[in-house]
Amino acid sequence: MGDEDWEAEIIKPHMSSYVPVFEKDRYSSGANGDTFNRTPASSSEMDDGPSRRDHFMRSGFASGRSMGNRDAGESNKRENTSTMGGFGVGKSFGNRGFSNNKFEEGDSSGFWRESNNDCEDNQTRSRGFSKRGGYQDGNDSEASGSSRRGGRGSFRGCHGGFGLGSPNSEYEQDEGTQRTGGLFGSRRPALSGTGNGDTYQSRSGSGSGRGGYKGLNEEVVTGSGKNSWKSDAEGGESGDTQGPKVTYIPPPPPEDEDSIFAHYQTGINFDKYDTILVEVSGHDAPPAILTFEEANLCQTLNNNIAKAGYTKLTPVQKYSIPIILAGRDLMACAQTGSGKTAAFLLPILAHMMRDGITASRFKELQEPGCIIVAPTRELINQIYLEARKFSFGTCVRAVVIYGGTQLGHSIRQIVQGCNILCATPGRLMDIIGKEKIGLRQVKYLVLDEADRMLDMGFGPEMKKLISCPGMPSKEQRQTLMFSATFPEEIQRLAGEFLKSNYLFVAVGQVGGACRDVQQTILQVGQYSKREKLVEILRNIGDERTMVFVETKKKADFIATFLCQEKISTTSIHGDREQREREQALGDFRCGKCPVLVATSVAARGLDIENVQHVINFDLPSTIDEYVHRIGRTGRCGNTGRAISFFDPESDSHLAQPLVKVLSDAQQDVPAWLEEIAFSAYVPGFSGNARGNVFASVDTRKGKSTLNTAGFSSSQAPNPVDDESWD
Ligand SMILES: Nc1ncnc2c1ncn2[C@@H]1O[C@H](COP(=O)(O)OP(=O)(O)OP(=O)(O)O)[C@@H](O)[C@H]1O
Repeated sequence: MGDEDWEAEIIKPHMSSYVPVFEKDRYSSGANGDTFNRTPASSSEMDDGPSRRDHFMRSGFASGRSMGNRDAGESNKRENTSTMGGFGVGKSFGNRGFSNNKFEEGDSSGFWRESNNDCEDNQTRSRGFSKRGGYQDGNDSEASGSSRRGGRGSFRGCHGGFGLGSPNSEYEQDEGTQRTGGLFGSRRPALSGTGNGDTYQSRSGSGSGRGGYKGLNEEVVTGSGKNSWKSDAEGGESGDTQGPKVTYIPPPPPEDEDSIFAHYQTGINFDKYDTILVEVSGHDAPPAILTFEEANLCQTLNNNIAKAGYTKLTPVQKYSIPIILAGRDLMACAQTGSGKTAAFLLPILAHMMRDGITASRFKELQEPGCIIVAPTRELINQIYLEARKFSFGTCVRAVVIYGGTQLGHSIRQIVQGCNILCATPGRLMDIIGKEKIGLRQVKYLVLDEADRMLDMGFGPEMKKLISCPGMPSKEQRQTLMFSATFPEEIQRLAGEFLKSNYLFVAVGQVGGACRDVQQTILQVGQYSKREKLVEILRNIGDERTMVFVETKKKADFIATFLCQEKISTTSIHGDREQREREQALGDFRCGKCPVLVATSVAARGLDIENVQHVINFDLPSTIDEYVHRIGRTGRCGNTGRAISFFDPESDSHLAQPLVKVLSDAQQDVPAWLEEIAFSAYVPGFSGNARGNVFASVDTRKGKSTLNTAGFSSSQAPNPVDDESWD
C-alpha cells in the first residue's frame, strides 16, 4: 500500500464554504514517483463500514451518555484545606482489572504504511491489537494526512491565500528546523528533510537559522539590543527584513451594546458546578463568596455583570475573586469553560475602579496597570473582548495587541491610552522594545493558560518579561495564573513569578477533563481515519464540530478533503494569515462552516457558542492538550461530545493518562485502552511522555502526584509540535 494521492483527491473541492483550494500542479507527485491511493474515502474503503458503525454506536456516539460501569464507591477523596460541595469522583482506573492477556502483536489488519508521513513517524507495520471492546480497523487501505514524499511541502492552499505560498520550495514550520536540532523533544522524530529535494523555508521566515531562541511553536526570536523581541510575523516592521511585511489590520471591536454583551446561555449542568470539590491551599486564604453582591463591586461593574447574563458565580469565581480582591497572588486551576476569565477580570477591574483610575489619554509611552498574556492571538482577542465588556461604561481602556497584525496598528491602539494591555508574548516584547509600553505601573500580571505560558515554548519570554527594566518585582505586583491544567514542573517554575505566600485554588481534579463532555475513544488506524471522520460528520449533521489534527499541513489537507466530501469546512492553524484565521473563526462561529479543522493553536481557551463536538482526528502529544481540546465543547454547564481516534501505533504513550482522565471524569474506559495502558505500565515509571500525567495538588504540599498508575509527573511539557503562536 502506497502513500495517498493528494493530487487525485483534491481536484474538485466543494465550494460552498470558505474552502481551501489546492492547485493541482502545486502538489504533484514528487520525484520519488510514489503512486498513491486514489480511492475516494467514501467508496470501497467503506466496505467494513457496517461493523464499524455497529461499534461506533456501541461506543456511545449518537447514543445517550453512558456513565460506564464505574464503581461509585471508589470516590476520589481529597485532602483538603477547605472544601465545598463534594462529589465523589469515580476513580476507576483498572476497575475491570487488567487482563493478563497481552495484546497480540503481528502484521495483521493490513496496517501497512510505506510512506514517511510528516504527521506520522512510523514506518512500521501496525500491530494487530486485540479487538476486544474497541474499534479495530480492518482492511486499512487508506493513508491519511499529509504524506511526505518527493515534493513534500508542495501541498499548498492557494485560494484566498489559504496555504503556504510557493510550492516545492517551502520549509514547513511543522516539519523542518523546528524539529531538527532537538531543541525540544517531540514524539515525532526530527525530520531531516533530506532526500526529497525540498528546500525549506518558512513563510514567516521563522526558525530559519537566525539563531537565538526559537521556541518550537514560536514566531518569536531573541536577538540583542533594544528590539530584541521580534515577532516574525511582523516582518520588516521590527527592523527585521525577513518575511513579508504584515499589513493586516483587524476589524475594530463592536461598539453597540448588544454585541458587546452578546453571550450564550449557561447549560443544564451549570448548577452542578456547585457540587465540585474545591481545594484552596496556602495560608490565610480569604473565605469564598457565594454571590456577586458579596464581592462588593461598584455599580457599573454589577450592571455589566448583569448585562453579560451572569447571575451566579462559578466555583473558580467564588474563590478567586476574594483572593484577588485581598491582593494575594494566585494560581488557579479549574476545568475548561468554567469562567476563569471573569474570575480575574472582575476583581482587577474592581481594584482599578476603587483606586480611582482616571481616563487614559494620548501618550507616546503608555503605562498600563495590568498586563494579560495568553498564548494565542484568538484567545487574547477573546480576553480583550471580555475586558471591554466588563469595563463598559468605565474609564478603563483595554487594548489588545497580537502577532500577525500590523505593528503600526498595535502602536496606534496603545498610544491612545492603555490601562489593561492584552497581548501575545511576541508582540508584547516587540512593543516594549519600541518603548511604547512602560512597565513601572504594572500592578497586575495575568498569565492565562499559565502552564502553557511557562513551558519551554513561552517560559523564557515570560522570564524576560518579568526581568524587563521597570517591571515591578513580584513583591510589588500581583501575579495571577489561570489554567485548566498545571503540571507539577510548571507549578514549580511558577514560583519564580509568584510571591511565596501565593494561594492555590484547585476546582475539581487539577488537569481533569470537564465532566460535561462525553468522551469516546475509538481505535482507528491512520489509514482509516478519514473515512471514519466522514462517517461521524455525516451522522452529526450541521452541529458545530472542531476537528483537531496534529500538523498545519494536515489541517489544510483534511479541510480540503471534507470540502470535497461536501461538508462545509474551514480551518485554522499557524500557517494561515491572521486575516484568514479570523475569517475561519468567524465562519465557524456563525455556523457558515459548521466544521473547523484546527491544530492545537485552537486548543486552548476559545469560547465558541454551540460547539457540540470535538473530534481528535489525531490525538495530541500530551494529555493536558487533550483536556484543553475537548474543553472547546461542554462549556459553561452545556454538554458536549468528544471523539478521539486512538492509533496504537502512535498514541500508546497516551493510554495511561487517557485512562485516568476518562476514569476521573466518570467516562467509559474501553477495555482495549486499559490493555494498552497496562502493557505500557512500568512500576515506578517516571513518565517521559510530555505532560502525560498531571498534578493533583498544590506542589508546595510536597506530595507526589496522585496518579493512579503510580508514575510521577513528567518533564515540562512541550505540548505542540507544530504551531506558530505569538
Ligand atoms: N458566572 C457566570 N455566569 C454565566 N456565564 C458565565 C459565568 N462565568 C463565565 N461565564 C461564561 O462561560 C463561558 C466560559 O468562560 P471562560 O471562557 O472564562 O472559561 P475558562 O474557564 O476560561 O475556559 P478555558 O479553560 O477553556 O479557557 C464564557 O462564555 C463566559 O462568558
